[in-house]
This record gives sequence, structure tokens and C-alpha cells, in this order.
Amino acid sequence: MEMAAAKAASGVVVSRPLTFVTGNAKKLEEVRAILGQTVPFQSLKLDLPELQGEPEEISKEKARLAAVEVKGPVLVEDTCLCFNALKGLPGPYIKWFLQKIGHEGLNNLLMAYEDKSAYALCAYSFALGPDAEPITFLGKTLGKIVAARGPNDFGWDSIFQPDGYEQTYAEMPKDEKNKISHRSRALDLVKSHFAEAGYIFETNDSKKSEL
Ligand SMILES: O=c1[nH]c(=O)c2ncn([C@@H]3O[C@H](COP(=O)(O)OP(=O)(O)OP(=O)(O)O)[C@@H](O)[C@H]3O)c2[nH]1
Ligand SMILES: [Mg+2]
Repeated sequence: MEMAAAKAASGVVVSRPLTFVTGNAKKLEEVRAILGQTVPFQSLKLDLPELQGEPEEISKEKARLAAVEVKGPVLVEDTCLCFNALKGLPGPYIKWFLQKIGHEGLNNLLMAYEDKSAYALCAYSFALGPDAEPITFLGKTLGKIVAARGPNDFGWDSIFQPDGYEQTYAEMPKDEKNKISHRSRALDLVKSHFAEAGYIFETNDSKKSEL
């Protein structure tokens, strides 16, 4: 389906709301805080199947699947945690590693290496509709893997200490994390893209908007 997009004086009016598709409530919380007032969006709780491969391709494919489900403009995110000593692994498979071996297991993976450096990588993909080619925006934050410190309410936040900080992501106040995170860096690019394209997404109070 072609998305109806009409030129208005101030930009391109997209006749459908933007839907952020995720199965992860903590992600959604941060996206709300970061995109907040700038870009209105609704959310849809769907755990989309994920390809194996490079982060950018995984993210693009998620957007294609999401756009078919939503039949409209979608934004999706795929997050990786990459250990330099392991040539970027676990990378996109971090969710499964975390589920199976936990924070201690992730630290143990690096036991044999001196290099504890790591980076968090966020790949956002935006598709205007099911027939549009998704565009991807990458955000990266460098840091290192440490023994868990801080609240344990979001993924691997407690074992990731960004460079230049004494605190792990989990120990940092939320707004501090949101200033320097992989997520906020990628979303800055998303915001710029929307601003340059002049997109004005329709808003509605659909029930979909709450996780
Ligand atoms: O401590 C964290 N700080 C973060 O900032 C962060 N962002 C994502 N994650 C976790 O990393 C895996 C990514 O997998 P992922 O991108 O496929 O997400 P997901 O499957 O949970 O949701 P989605 O794919 O439906 O959007 C999942 O285990 C997420 O919980 C984070 N953990
Ligand atoms: Mg996922």
C-alpha cells in the first residue's frame, strides 16, 4: 500500500500515525523520554522475528515485517552489545546470552581476555509503509564490561560502564543515560531525518498507543 503523503506548507503530512513496534517495555520508556514531545508516536507490542546477521540488516528486516503488520509508517529498534575481545559478539544475540548466562556469565566470557572494552549499538529503522525501503540510523556508545552494579531492571545496564563515567548505565540517573546512550544517539539521527523530510505524522488516541 502506498502511504498517502501530502505536501503541506510546513512539511509532508503523513496520513497515518507513526508506530514504534517493540516487545520491550523498558525500551519504550526510554524512547518516550527521548523522542518525547518532538515526534509523536504510538506503540505496538509485538515481538517480531529477527534474522541472524549484521545489526543493520536485522533492523531493516524488522522494519519490513513491522510495516506489513501495521500497514503504515513504523519505527523499530535492534540493540547489540558488542565485546571487542570477541570481535563484536554477542552483538545482536545479546538478548539470548543474557537470558541464558546472565550478568556473571557475560563477565566470565571475558575472563580469558585483558580487553574488557565493549560498545552498545542501536540500529533504528524507519519505513514509511510496507512498500517503502527502510532507512537505518545507528547510534554507538563506547564503554567496558564490569561486575554488575546498580538496579537490575533493564537488560545489561548494570554491567555496562560508558567511557568517561564512573557509573554503569544502571547507576546513572535516567536523564543522564538518555543524554549519552546508544539509543539517544541513534534517535538524534532519526529526529534530524524527520525534520529534514518535514514529516508531520497524524496522531490519534488509538488503544495501540499503550504497551
Ligand atoms: O541494559 C540494557 N540497556 C539498554 O539500553 C538496552 N537496550 C536493549 N537492551 C537489551 O538488549 C537486548 C536487545 O534485543 P532486542 O533489540 O531484540 O530487544 P527486544 O527483543 O527486547 O525488543 P524488540 O526487539 O521487540 O524491540 C534485549 O535483551 C534488551 O532487553 C538493553 N539493555
Ligand atoms: Mg528483539
